[in-house]
Order: sequence, then structure tokens, then C-alpha cells
Amino acid sequence: MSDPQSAAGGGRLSRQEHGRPAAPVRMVHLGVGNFFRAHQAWFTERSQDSAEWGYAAFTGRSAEVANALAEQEGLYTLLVREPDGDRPEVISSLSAVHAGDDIEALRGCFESSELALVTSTVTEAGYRRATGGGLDLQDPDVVADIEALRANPESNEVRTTPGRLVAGLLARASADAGPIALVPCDNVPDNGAMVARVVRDLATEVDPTLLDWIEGNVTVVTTMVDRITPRATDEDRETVADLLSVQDSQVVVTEPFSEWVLAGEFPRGRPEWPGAQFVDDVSKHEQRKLWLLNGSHSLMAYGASILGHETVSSAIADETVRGWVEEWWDVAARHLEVEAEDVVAYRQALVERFSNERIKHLLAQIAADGSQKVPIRFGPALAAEAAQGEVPVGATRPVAAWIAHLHGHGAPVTDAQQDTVSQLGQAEPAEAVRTVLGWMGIEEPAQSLIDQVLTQVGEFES
Ligand SMILES: NC(=O)c1ccc[n+]([C@@H]2O[C@H](COP(=O)([O-])OP(=O)(O)OC[C@H]3O[C@@H](n4cnc5c(N)ncnc54)[C@H](O)[C@@H]3O)[C@@H](O)[C@H]2O)c1
Ligand SMILES: O=P(O)(O)OC[C@@H](O)[C@@H](O)[C@H](O)[C@H](O)CO
Repeated sequence: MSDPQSAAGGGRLSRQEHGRPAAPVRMVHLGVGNFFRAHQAWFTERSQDSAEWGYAAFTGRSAEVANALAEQEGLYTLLVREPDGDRPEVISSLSAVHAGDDIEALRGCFESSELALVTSTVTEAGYRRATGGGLDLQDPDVVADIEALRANPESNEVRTTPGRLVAGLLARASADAGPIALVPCDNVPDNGAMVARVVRDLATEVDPTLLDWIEGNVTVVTTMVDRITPRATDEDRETVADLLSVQDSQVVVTEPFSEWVLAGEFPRGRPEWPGAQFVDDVSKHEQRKLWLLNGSHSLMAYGASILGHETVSSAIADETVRGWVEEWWDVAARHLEVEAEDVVAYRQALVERFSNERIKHLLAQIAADGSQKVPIRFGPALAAEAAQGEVPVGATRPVAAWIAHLHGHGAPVTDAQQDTVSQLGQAEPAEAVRTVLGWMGIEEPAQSLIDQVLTQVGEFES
């Protein structure tokens, strides 16, 4: 690897300067957000066999990131934010970058027998699920994708992630290009089963004969992914300009920690991905991370923003907030499958990670899309507590904080289910609590439980 400092002063990153030609495309990624660039692309960069494994990356929605990355030949700087300084790494694993609506290019990738796997990070909402987990067949974009692909399997008018995956699989089946692995990397429990289901649901509507081909050729890998990756700022881009003498509009900032646990088959191989763990079942890793890390993130996003905090590091330094987090962790820990000492160590490590003041992780960013996050982060432990009788305050506080947030307190409300959450915010409070508890799997909540949440909502709003 050449010295990135040799890149032309103040110029752009270039493959020639960096000394790494684009690797052959053997992977597709959907959703070129910050996290993908800090995680899957970085693991690939660090693989011993990275010269054989290039990504064709497709944006989720707008073409902006694809255009900007194309100007830099797919290269970008990952700024690893250590507690005492920044370490820049130039990442070159994106061999091609396309706008998400370039379905022709997507189809071309799927038709190649060289393509081995498809990773995705399109947010929880991007998989277009209805309550219950199946594909949302009422979603107008899903309906449009089904109509477009029914009318023409080679249609270029495909907008949703399940639609794009099915368009790709139709092309691959037709080209007889062989098996492929789908590898979702979003914070969704059992994300492999989730993707398998929405893909099958959409294929069923478009062309049921594809189901047999999927059965014989598509494996779905379930993953637990972790690396705190906030959005980069102008200041971060200036830091890279100072450190590397390049103007990089696509800087990504991340923490030093990273974790990737995967379960499933890769019929056409994969990069070596150093440090990734391959296991039979990710569920205990996934619960530990989703409930302890993401759960406390959401609790702080709603509760601590009401106290005026803007970032995770500021929130966790506040003793009141730290107390809420510890109370939630005490509840979650009772329902985790991992060893008690692992939970203790994980909690300590999380406090350290959250306290990294140099990571400006905005609570407002974490607060988005609560309708997709609150039930999966808090529901299982809360429902288990409710089934046992009296529910500790640490289990209900996150729900109360979210409802106070929907009432207009703390971070602004942005949600993929905007209509639903607006109605919830305007509903009679006890009814809103009942509805949210229902989403958490508590169908007939005791009046005492509803009263407990209402009291906590009142505390947040006073
Ligand atoms: N940022 C993190 O710290 C982190 C860590 C672990 C996992 N994740 C997972 O990665 C996902 C993406 O996070 P990020 O930090 O990259 O966010 P981001 O905002 O940087 O990127 C989101 C990506 O998803 C796409 N997208 C958004 N809504 C979509 C939709 N409805 N349909 C299709 N594509 C859509 C966007 O176009 C973009 O490419 C998260 O939702 C989370 O599940 C993030
Ligand atoms: O990315 P989201 O929106 O699913 O959740 C917000 C954060 O909790 C999340 O990004 C964490 O930082 C991440 O999951 C750490 O690995």
C-alpha cells in the first residue's frame, strides 16, 4: 500500500496515487451509507485476499454519494477516532459505485457468475416490512415494484430494496449464473430470516416460479454488526485535508472498536474478513448488542435529549442518564443468553465506548425511525418482565421517553412511519401507551403497567 500522503497536495484521492488498482467485482452492496464504509468495506480492505474481492456499491436512494465517490474512483478516507487522536485509512474496496436506480448495472452484476454475495445496509425501514415481519404489500413503492417486474422482469423502474434484490435474482436465474449469498448488515434481529422473507414475499407476487430457483441457489447469512459510526462533519473533512493533503468529500468517521458475527453459507466464497467470527447461531450475540448497545442508545436519544444533551458522550457523563442506562441494562441482562461475566465486561466496555468525547454521535441521528427500533430493542425484555408480574421502572422508562419524544420533547421526530407516529403522538396518552405496549408483544397490559408508563411520561414532560 503506498503512502496516502503522496496524493497530490489538496487534490483528490486516486487509485494511481494510492497504488491499488480496482479489484474485480465479486460483491454487491446496497446502501452506501456511512456504516457500510466503516465496516464491511473496511473488513474487505483489510483482508489478505482483498485484491480478489471488489465491491460494486449501489446507493439506497439518491445518486449523490455515488457521484461524489465516482469522482474519487471509489476511494475515501476512514478516520478512525482513537481517544487521543485520529488515524486515517484510505479504503479502496469499492471498485464501482452506482446510483441505486441504476437497475441495469445491478442486473449486470447479478448476471455475472463471479458475483458471490450481496451485503446491505439500508436501515430498518428499508426492508419495507409490515407489522408481523412480512413484506408490506400495502406500501405504494412495493406495489409499484411488483407491477413493474410482473410486466417486465427486466424493468428498470424498481425502487425498493426487496424489489432490487428480486430484480437481481430474476436476472441471475435467467443467466443461470449460479448460487449467491445475501448478507444483510442492519440492526434487525434475525436479519437473515427477515431478508429471506421479504424477498420470498415479493418473488411470490412477481413470479412464483422464481421461488424454486431461490430455494436451490440463494443462501441468506444472518449477521450481528457493530461499529459506532456517526455522520461526518465539515470539521472531519478538514482534519483529513490536514492529515493527508487531500480534499475528500466522502470522509467517514468511526470508533476503533469493530465486531462482525455471521452465521450462514457462502456458496461462492467470500473475502477472508479478518476478525469476523463465523458461528452457527448469532442470536445471543445479536441480543446482547441490540438490547444493551442499541437499546441504551435509543433510551439516551429520547430521554437524555429531553434533558438537553446532544451527543452520546455528553449523555452518558450525566449521572441521571447513566442511572437510567444502568437500570435498563439490569433488566436486559436478566433475559440475555450470554454468561453473566460477559455481560458485566460488555457493559463496562460500552461505557468506555460511549464516553469517547471525540465521537460526536448525535442523539438526534439515533432518535430517527423509533417505530422500527423501539419494539425490537426493548420489546422482548419488557414483555418477559410483564409476563412475570411487576415490571421494573428501568424496563418501562425507554417506552415513556419515546412517547414523551412523540409529544414533542427532546430530539425532533423523524420516522419512516410518519403518519403512524403522528397519530400516536396525538392520541389520548393511555391509549398511546396501550398501543406501544401492544407493539412490544404485551397485548393486554395491566392497568398498573399503563399507569407506571404514564407516570414516567409525566416525569419526562415536567
Ligand atoms: N451507523 C452505525 O453506527 C451503525 C452501526 C451498526 C449498524 N448500522 C446499520 O446500518 C444502517 C445504516 O446506517 P448508516 O450509519 O450507514 O446510515 P446512513 O444514513 O449513513 O446510510 C443509510 C443508507 O441507507 C439508505 N436508505 C435509507 N433509507 C432507505 C430506504 N427506505 N430504502 C433504501 N435505502 C435506504 C441510504 O440511502 C443510505 O445508503 C443502520 O440503519 C443500521 O441498521 C449502523
Ligand atoms: O443505526 P441505527 O439507526 O439502527 O441505530 C442507531 C445506533 O444505535 C447505531 O447506529 C449504533 O451506533 C450501532 O449499531 C453501533 O454498532
